[in-house]
Amino acid sequence: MRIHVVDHPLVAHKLTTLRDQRTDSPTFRRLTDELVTLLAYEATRDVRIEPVDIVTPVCPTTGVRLSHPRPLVVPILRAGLGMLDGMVRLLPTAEVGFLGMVRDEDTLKASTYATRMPDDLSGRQVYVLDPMLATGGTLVAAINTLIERGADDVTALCLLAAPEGVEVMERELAGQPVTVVTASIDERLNEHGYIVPGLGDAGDRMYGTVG
Ligand SMILES: O=P(O)(O)OC[C@H]1O[C@H](OP(=O)(O)OP(=O)(O)O)[C@H](O)[C@@H]1O
Ligand SMILES: O=c1cc[nH]c(=O)[nH]1
Ligand SMILES: [Mg+2]
Repeated sequence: MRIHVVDHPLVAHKLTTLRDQRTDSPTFRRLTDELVTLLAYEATRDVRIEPVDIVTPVCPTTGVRLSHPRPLVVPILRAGLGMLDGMVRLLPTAEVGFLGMVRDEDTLKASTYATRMPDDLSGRQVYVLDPMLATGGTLVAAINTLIERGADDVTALCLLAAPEGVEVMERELAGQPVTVVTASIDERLNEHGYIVPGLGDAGDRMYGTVG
């Protein structure tokens, strides 16, 4: 597993506003969308392409296009849904699958309540969207599901990661073709499994609900 922290002043600026408790839900959703496009620029650096012949107004030339099989984008509900539009705007030919997962706030164990994606992911590049990598339980379970289905290249886009979660991912997914792209590795997890300084509960802040 590889981890890539996107170190860019615009990312840091937007992330700071996202963290601020005064930021309302509409602004939180817009900033999430903007941050995804910046993270996606790094996350898609190795997206597979193939040559294509075209003709410009001046002459024939050879360019590239996204190759087949098409990439699969998988947002992890709920909070990951807020990252979907920004991602498919950059990868318009991608297919979209869904994983609904929730973390028990007492045990911090993740469980899956919905799965909707192709059974066979052989040879597919998959982009998983989840803003928060906290204990890592959610992302490890999600990525194992994708690898069991044959995905051979998985990139997770997270807005924030905790060092504890990164360590779990590195241990549980050692030797697997997995990359994590994040805007920040924060300080730590608190006793409730929340990222510190973090931004609170991403799903609640995005959708204005609690629980
Ligand atoms: O790394 P972990 O410790 O597993 O925690 C991270 C998960 O927790 C949050 O989801 P939550 O369970 O709150 O669901 P939600 O998106 O519906 O709010 C977050 O969006 C991640 O999916
Ligand atoms: O800090 C955290 C940890 C898990 N899930 C969140 O939404 N925020
Ligand atoms: Mg939540």
